[in-house]
Amino acid sequence: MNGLILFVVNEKSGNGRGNKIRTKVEERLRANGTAYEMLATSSESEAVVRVGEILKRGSVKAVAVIGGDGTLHGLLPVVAGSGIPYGLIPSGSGNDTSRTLGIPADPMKALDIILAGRTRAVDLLETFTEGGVKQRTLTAVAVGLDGEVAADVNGSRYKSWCNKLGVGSLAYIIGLFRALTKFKPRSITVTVDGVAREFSRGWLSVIASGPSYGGGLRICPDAKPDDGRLHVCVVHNCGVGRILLIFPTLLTGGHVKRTRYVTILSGSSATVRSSSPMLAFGDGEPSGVTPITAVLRPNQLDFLIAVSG
Ligand SMILES: Nc1ncnc2c1ncn2[C@@H]1O[C@H](COP(=O)(O)OP(=O)(O)OP(=O)(O)O)[C@@H](O)[C@H]1O
Repeated sequence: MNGLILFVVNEKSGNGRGNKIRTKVEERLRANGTAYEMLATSSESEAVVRVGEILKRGSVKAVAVIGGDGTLHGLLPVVAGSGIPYGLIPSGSGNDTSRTLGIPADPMKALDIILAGRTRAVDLLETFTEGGVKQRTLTAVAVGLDGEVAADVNGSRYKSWCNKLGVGSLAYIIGLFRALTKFKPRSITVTVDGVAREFSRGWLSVIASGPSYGGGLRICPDAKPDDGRLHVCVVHNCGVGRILLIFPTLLTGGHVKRTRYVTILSGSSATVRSSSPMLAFGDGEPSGVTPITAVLRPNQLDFLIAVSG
């Protein structure tokens, strides 16, 4: 296919890792004689405007992000549904998209995947909050305790330190402990495909397209990013001690067996309501507060993946 590959670099992602990776990527692209354009952006809004302008020229055959889940998320309004393949060289802290789609952490291997040009159509979640605010999410929308965790982690100093030490996922564990000191469980109603379920002490409700969120937690272990369904994990009816016991089991997906406290649902749309507003974060970025509705939109994105991915 003719055309150039547009690389969008979030220089902030992974605490500056994005910028270092960019240099290596450019060296390889020049050596290969690949047609490309490199766009470094300092904010999501800047990226949306500039990528939108470049795509209008019609010469772009793929958009590749050097960043994390938040950077991918930010460009969904311009890339999703455009038919232009979307690629990733992971340089974030959580990197749940790369984990789900089997994109290697090694930037040069991830670049090989982009250059090979093979795609897999993946689903997206479209969320709506009060006032009709619409957003697209690739991995998961976290509501409740884990929304508080995302809010605490984003922009925190400990996230920078964890990234510097190469343990970006640790930031989410620190965030959990901090959020547990503040968050109070509350009554929530989760409606999937029109069937409502009430939970008296609701801690969190994650609406996921793929299995992984929060830096590698296997929240909905049976979810596949292209299965045409959304998956919901609700943690409820327990105290802080039980939450701490359940948390490590999220790493393997073993929490789904604790059916007294963990309910897994799936369908094509889900609404979370709560007795008082709870924060929602999609792909680790703010998505508003409850009530929030997510609708699964199948095959919205052609993602550049490994041949066996
Ligand atoms: N194109 C962009 N350029 C610059 N900053 C961006 C862009 N898109 C999003 N951002 C901001 O940069 C922040 C960090 O980006 P991102 O989430 O990709 O990296 P991370 O937080 O290190 O990784 P992860 O989301 O995988 O944990 C986002 O939370 C967002 O505020």
